[in-house]
Amino acid sequence: HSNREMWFQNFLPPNMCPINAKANTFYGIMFDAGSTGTRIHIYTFVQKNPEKLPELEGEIFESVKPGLSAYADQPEKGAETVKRLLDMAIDAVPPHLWKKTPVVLKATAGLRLLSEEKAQALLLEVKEVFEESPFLVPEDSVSIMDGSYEGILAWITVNFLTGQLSGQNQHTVGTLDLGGASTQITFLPRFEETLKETPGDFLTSFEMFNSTYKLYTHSYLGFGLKAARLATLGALNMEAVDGQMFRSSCLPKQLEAEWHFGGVTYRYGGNKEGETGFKPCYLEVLKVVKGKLHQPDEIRGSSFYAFSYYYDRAVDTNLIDYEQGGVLEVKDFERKAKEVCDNMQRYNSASPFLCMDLAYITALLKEGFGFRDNTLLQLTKKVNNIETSWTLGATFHLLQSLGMTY
Ligand SMILES: Nc1nc2c(ncn2[C@@H]2O[C@H](COP(=O)(O)OP(=O)(O)O)[C@@H](O)[C@H]2O)c(=O)[nH]1
Ligand SMILES: [Ca+2]
Repeated sequence: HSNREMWFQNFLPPNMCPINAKANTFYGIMFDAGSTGTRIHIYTFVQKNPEKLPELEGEIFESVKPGLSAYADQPEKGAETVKRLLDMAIDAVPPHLWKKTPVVLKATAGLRLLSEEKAQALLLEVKEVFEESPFLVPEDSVSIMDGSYEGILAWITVNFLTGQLSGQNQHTVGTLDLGGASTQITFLPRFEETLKETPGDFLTSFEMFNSTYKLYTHSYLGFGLKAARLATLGALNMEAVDGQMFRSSCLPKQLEAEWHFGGVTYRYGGNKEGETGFKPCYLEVLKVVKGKLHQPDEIRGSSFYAFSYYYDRAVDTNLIDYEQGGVLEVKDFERKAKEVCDNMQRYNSASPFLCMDLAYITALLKEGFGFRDNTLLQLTKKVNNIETSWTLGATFHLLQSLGMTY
């Protein structure tokens, strides 16, 4: 046995070992190169009945931080993080299936924000890692994903996992994803009116499981949680930050610190002399979202699935349980934002950005998308033990395009 296997024995729970692989089992490997981290999703499918569609049996998931964009100037080092995750797949997939198992990486907003040159250098290094692996490397196996696909594929994942894409009575749910650098909203419009009043580039037809779905979807680049922090501080898209100090009423008064994002170091701090607290903070974050997003009337009354940073911040403030998730109303985020922002000294063990993040989430939901105070949000990290991520939808799409299934 190689050293690599020894090394992983400390990390892999027993069910990740490929002992139970059956003759009708196959795998798909999808990497999510997000702005804050890189993640590997190894999906297992079983073809139980040759007449039927294969079933999704399970997922192996692992992640590393920071994301590829943090290696903008060291692409080889960035690709090395991908290689370490891919080594996991070597152990998880039985050797005789390596050649038949496709591996794909799709990058999102972090790489979209880098210069073309730096992004391509990173992707090229990753491609080399794939080519050197024993897996099937399809054409376009390493790319930056279009933002509209990010929303559509996450919508496919959630609605597949909740059983809405099979059978007769399809009651699909809309999805909200809040990443580090971008955010997506996706739903299936029910009213003719919505289609009429929506800008054409917000509507995409998508074929999956023998149905065509005309979805409303949009990815707002620069409106992810971390990008929003920079926007609030007035530091987003600055050419040179040169040790400049960025201050905000959303931060603890006495705070002065440094923050690394997308390969840049920012200095930030609280309003030493001036105001702090929810009111001035909300005005600051409002400037970031007000009038910048399309507000479809139809969503005001409907409920949505929300994940990623919506989930994480709800966990951080005990609005939901980390394992269970839960159902919240939009106003729950506002209530927590007030509580945290008006008592920053009490929350000083948490992230110094907790107040800003909660205020931003509130503003994004209410003033950005136009949700009502009582709009229901189903916060979910996993459904049936599978991560609610666009990566599953992307894997279905991949297997479909390779003629492997679906
Ligand atoms: N539950 C879950 N959360 C994820 C997954 N991938 C990313 N996230 C969350 O997504 C957020 C970070 O967004 P990221 O993907 O890095 O940024 P983006 O490039 O702007 O989409 C964090 O809240 C992560 O916890 C996943 O597979 N499962
Ligand atoms: Ca993401």
